[in-house]
Amino acid sequence: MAFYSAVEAVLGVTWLSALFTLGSLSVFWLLRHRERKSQHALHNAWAQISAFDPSSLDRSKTADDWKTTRLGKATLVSNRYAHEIRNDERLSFQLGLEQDFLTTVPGLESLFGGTFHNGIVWDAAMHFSRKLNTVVDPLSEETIEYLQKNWGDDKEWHTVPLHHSMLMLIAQLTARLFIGEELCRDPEWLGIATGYTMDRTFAVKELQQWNPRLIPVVHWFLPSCRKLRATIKKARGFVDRVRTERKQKKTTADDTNRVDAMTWIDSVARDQNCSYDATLTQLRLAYAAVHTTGDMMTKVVAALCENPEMIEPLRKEIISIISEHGWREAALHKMTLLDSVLKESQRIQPLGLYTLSRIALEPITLDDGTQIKKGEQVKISTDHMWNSSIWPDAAQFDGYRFQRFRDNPDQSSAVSFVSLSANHMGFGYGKHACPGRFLAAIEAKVALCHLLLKYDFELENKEASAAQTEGVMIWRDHRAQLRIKRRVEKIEW
Ligand code: HEM
Repeated sequence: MAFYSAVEAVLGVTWLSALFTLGSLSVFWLLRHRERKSQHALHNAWAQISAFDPSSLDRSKTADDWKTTRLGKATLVSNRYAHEIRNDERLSFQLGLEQDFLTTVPGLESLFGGTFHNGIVWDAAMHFSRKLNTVVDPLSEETIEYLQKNWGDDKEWHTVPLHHSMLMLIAQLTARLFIGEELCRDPEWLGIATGYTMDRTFAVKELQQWNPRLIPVVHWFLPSCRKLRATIKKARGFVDRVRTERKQKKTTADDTNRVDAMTWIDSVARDQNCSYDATLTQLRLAYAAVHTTGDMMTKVVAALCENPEMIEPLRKEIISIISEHGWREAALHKMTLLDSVLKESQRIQPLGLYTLSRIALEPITLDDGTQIKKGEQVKISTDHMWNSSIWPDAAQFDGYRFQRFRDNPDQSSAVSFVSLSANHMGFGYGKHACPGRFLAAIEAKVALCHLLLKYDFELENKEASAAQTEGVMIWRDHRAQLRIKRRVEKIEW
């Protein structure tokens, strides 16, 4: 006993606490080990990169063979359930987000319904969509500035990285609308707005390898999560500075006419007498808007390079409509070929192979008897996009496809880029469909008008620009390089 007491005195711990520590470590290790094993297959499935081949996804002849399958904790169901599932209150959108994006972990709560948010962000986003006529000029100004600085006036062919170029263009346009003129050209702020999304995605992947019961503890220590919290801290410095400067300035007519989300959200918050976290809101908006729209722009520019016969007709449409109707939102709506090209590009290469991730709040039996257990997660396949009984010759890009539908009374209802249908769920479907799609469409159209009229462009190397799937996501290879040269546009902006 004397020996044990001596050891106890030296180590300064009791046997009980030593045993407790050892026990906790073993439980911790066991939970980690078990989760690692079960997540291993899932992680491999998510990380696997393969060539994207839409013809292999055409279920026109095998639709009835679809079996629900599993990916990790999720049950993957056929696109044909989209209509049934989209507005079912028993399937929670919020819990789906929590599971996929860990929205309640400190540092990750900027996304959607995280702990610091309330309804005002949604209200403000809707308000934004109703004010689209005010955003065309600022978007155009930023596109001109970005292209002048980054693409230049060189009339000889030179090269820019396609995806990075589109991402940073959209980051600047979006920042102009979300936070305003003070920061939208600031490389440090743009680095935060784009980097946060990448870092957050990495942190989620890392956390998901741990047992969910350990996440509330391990996130405090994982380097990826600490980095995210440091980024939020840095972002606060920028957002607080802008807010303080604005408060210090006397309110001028210019200030009250500001076109940026921060101003609108402030006014909604004042009207509703509620507070909100301005920094997390900015990061949340950037997360939802920048990589998604940047990815869409990358895909549409690559599609135009692969289908160069579309370029002249698009230029003609833009010039004739702007000459007749001026440079306004209404004119952008009249560009039906441009709209059709965007929708076709998104049809053939949407963001992912699955959408509408939901968790069942109670046991559910679907129309055909398929059972979903309480607590089970479902994701809907987007395979109708590539189904040639719905879209003839579905694996082929056809820029005129949706423009032709406009003349067909049977098909004219869901032809615009922002319209929703079970056969084209690029922006989701049902009551949680993307509220930012109107803004994404305007941004893309303004940017494409400038790109098409001011530059000739082509892919440097088609193989290195191909579409690929990474897990359930669809990307263009980020190594793609674009050859560009300045042309003379035949229009006054
Ligand atoms: C091409 C660009 C975009 C694509 C492809 C896209 C895609 C989507 C999809 C598929 C959903 C539905 C998720 C579901 O039902 O499970 C969604 C939801 C959402 N998107 Fe987008 N999005 C884009 C741009 C934007 C932009 C620019 C904003 C912000 C202004 C935004 C904000 C949101 C929000 C807030 C939701 C959640 C809706 C809810 O809470 O009910 N998105 N998006």
